[in-house]
Amino acid sequence: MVKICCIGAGYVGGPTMAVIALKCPKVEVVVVDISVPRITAWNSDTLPIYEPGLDDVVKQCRGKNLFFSTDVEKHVAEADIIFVSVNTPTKTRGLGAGKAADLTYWESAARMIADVSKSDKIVVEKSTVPVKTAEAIEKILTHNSKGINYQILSNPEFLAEGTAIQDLFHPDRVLIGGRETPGGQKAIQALKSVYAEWVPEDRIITTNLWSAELSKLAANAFLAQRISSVNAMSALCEATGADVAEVSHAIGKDSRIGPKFLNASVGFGGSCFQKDILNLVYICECNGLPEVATYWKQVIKVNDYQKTRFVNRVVASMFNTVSGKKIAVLGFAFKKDTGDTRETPAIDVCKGLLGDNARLSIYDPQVNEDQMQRDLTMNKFDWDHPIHLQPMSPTSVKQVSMVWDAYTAAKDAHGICILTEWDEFKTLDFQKIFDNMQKPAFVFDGRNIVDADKLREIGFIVYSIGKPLDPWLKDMPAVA
Ligand SMILES: NC(=O)c1ccc[n+]([C@@H]2O[C@H](COP(=O)([O-])OP(=O)(O)OC[C@H]3O[C@@H](n4cnc5c(N)ncnc54)[C@H](O)[C@@H]3O)[C@@H](O)[C@H]2O)c1
Ligand SMILES: O=c1ccn([C@@H]2O[C@H](COP(=O)(O)OP(=O)(O)O[C@H]3O[C@H](CO)[C@@H](O)[C@H](O)[C@H]3O)[C@@H](O)[C@H]2O)c(=O)[nH]1
Repeated sequence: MVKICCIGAGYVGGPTMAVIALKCPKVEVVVVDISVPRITAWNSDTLPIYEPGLDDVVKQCRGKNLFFSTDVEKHVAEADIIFVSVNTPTKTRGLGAGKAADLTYWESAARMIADVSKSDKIVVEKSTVPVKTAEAIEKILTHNSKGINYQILSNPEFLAEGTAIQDLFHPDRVLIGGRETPGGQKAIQALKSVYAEWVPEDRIITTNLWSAELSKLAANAFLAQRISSVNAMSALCEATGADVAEVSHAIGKDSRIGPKFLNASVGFGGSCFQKDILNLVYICECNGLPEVATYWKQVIKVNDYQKTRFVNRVVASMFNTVSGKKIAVLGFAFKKDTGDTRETPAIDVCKGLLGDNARLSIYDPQVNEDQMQRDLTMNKFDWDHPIHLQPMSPTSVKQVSMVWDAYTAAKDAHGICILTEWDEFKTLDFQKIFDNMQKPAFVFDGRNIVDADKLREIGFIVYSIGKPLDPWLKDMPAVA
């Protein structure tokens, strides 16, 4: 029986391994982690992450051919194939701080593999890593290899949160990079045969190591660039009276452009886009390509601009101050169908409003108060370290309260900011909400999910990203 061990039981390690176990009943899969609470949760009825369909997959395999354990060394030693899916945060200090990937966790995993291995291993990079990481890992593993043969493969993950299980069941492609040696090609075939249990052959792409590593960074950069492009257009739409949804529809009909990933928003969030682009920028700089670095940096700058623009709109519309005013924040997760708040635009928007002394009442169906408070007090990039190594919040933000429904959040509020596109926000009783708010009552829709015309009929002043401006907003220009 082939034995797979995955180091890192997070958003990637957990769901990917659960799907491999489900689709390959003859393979034994053990997911290991240094975080005891995480592993305890994976072994309980309340999994550590919320992901539609995940519970069902885990329940079908756990205890049969899928196991979660903190006994990292034992399972690594026994495995034939080791996936490494640990954190690769942005460095916060030292060389490359604020840009380069921090490979501390990757390196410690590699050193541990080298220490405990007694048989040949295929080591798979599942984490997103800088180009040429495989070379560094190879050096660590082979430095004192005791005659053990290691083959390193790059097999980046392309799942998106909220749709992870569907993405894993039906991937657009699986990418496997390896050495162009007979040993490297054999390892590629071994991993390919695992995926081939459910992924059509023509969707499994094999490349050299560096192409696979770079393709992951490139894919995220292209995706994020689309969002920054449409968000940049949204600012121009507001200035000219064009409607960004109509523009997206019109350009998306061009088959060369395509309709996906053209939704204007308050900004992209999530643990990957910003981190991976910063990493790409750093790699470009290190390779003497400052123009290329500047090009990609702009994607992040526009994203930051979009969040600031949103905050300025809120404050400017409400007579240039939100001091002491209650603002309801609907949605805190970085997108719907996940409880993940890593780099969510809600953090910057809330901080911006708090900077103008607002009182915030936040509701998100999947995020608890402790998480929100941590996010609003944590330093940038600290969130991307294993949970037990993150600093505790010394204080909580007093002007923030968390409630468990949208109606309570909006009661007596002056304005509502919609920051995540949860389906339940589309069907709220806005008449009831309006009746219980201060007047004039504002809705700032950062996801373009409400029917602005209907809300205006009720009496709201509505701001929708990239849509023709309400006359009220035209008279209140948002100047920073
Ligand atoms: N989240 C996504 O949607 C996504 C998608 C594709 C790729 N990625 C990449 O995958 C990697 C992991 O991301 P994630 O979202 O799963 O992170 P995560 O924080 O959810 O999980 C990482 C896990 O690794 C564990 N860990 C760290 N060092 C360890 C060690 N030495 N030994 C054992 N366990 C260790 C941590 O405790 C944590 O549970 C990152 O490189 C990320 O960029 C993430
Ligand atoms: O048209 C769009 C599409 C997305 N977003 C936002 O962009 C962010 C990222 O969304 P999405 O890409 O769907 O989720 P992630 O889970 O971050 O997935 C991305 O990052 C992963 C980690 O690397 C990759 O594996 C995935 O392929 C890639 O889509 C979220 O805040 C979305 O709200 C928009 O604002 N407009």
